Amino acid sequence: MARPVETAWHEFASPEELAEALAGTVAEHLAGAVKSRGHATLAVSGGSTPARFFRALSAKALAWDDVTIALVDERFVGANSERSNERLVREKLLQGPVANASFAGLFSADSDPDQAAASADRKFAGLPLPFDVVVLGMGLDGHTASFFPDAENLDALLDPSQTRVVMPVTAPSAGEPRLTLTLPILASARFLALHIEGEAKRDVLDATLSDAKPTAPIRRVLDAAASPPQIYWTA
Ligand SMILES: O=C(O)[C@H](O)[C@@H](O)[C@H](O)[C@H](O)COP(=O)(O)O
Repeated sequence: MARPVETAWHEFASPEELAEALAGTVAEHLAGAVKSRGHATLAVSGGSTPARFFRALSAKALAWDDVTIALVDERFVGANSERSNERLVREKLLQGPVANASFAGLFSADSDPDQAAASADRKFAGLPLPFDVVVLGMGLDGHTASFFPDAENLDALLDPSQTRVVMPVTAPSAGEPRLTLTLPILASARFLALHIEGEAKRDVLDATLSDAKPTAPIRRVLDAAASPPQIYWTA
């Protein structure tokens, strides 16, 4: 019987209220990390959901020059592409005082996905792990990060004993090739949040959380979480 994962549910009346609340909590965790360890690390997801949260977080006052912001995953496209998560983070989050934060991206030009993943793996190995904060999104297929259910190497991506920090992903449903942090890196976060919006995503999450034999990648991550996952949801 799968262990029913303990999660904390945070529901909001609007995307704006959720964004402000999540930004405030994330800022508190980052400030606490800087105070106790002199540095803080944050990994964020891309896609269409997090823009409001990024804008709200970019308004928070803290020692951003002691913070490293990394991507949870990336589409294998250049940073000028409309599809780029790096572009999204640079345009919506690395603004104002947050421009002083360090940024750790995943894409590198002049390389194929395997080479780019190996390069990012070396770069990320130099980061102080675990991440203080990881903010995940979720697709309607139950994927999170780039753990797409049809990924060729899904077992390796979700392997709790995986020693790679960054891996390439090829999945027919993903569109372009992807680069992603692996399950142990995401699950070990000191503060793990899942930010989803809409009834359809809530229903998908509810179904996988009550699944006696869970298969959805998001459930595998939540089950492996070192701290109780915090679900942030609004209709
Ligand atoms: O690169 C990405 O797209 C994200 O990192 C991915 O994991 C995202 O969180 C989900 O696909 C949800 O995306 P939406 O927010 O667009 O629904």
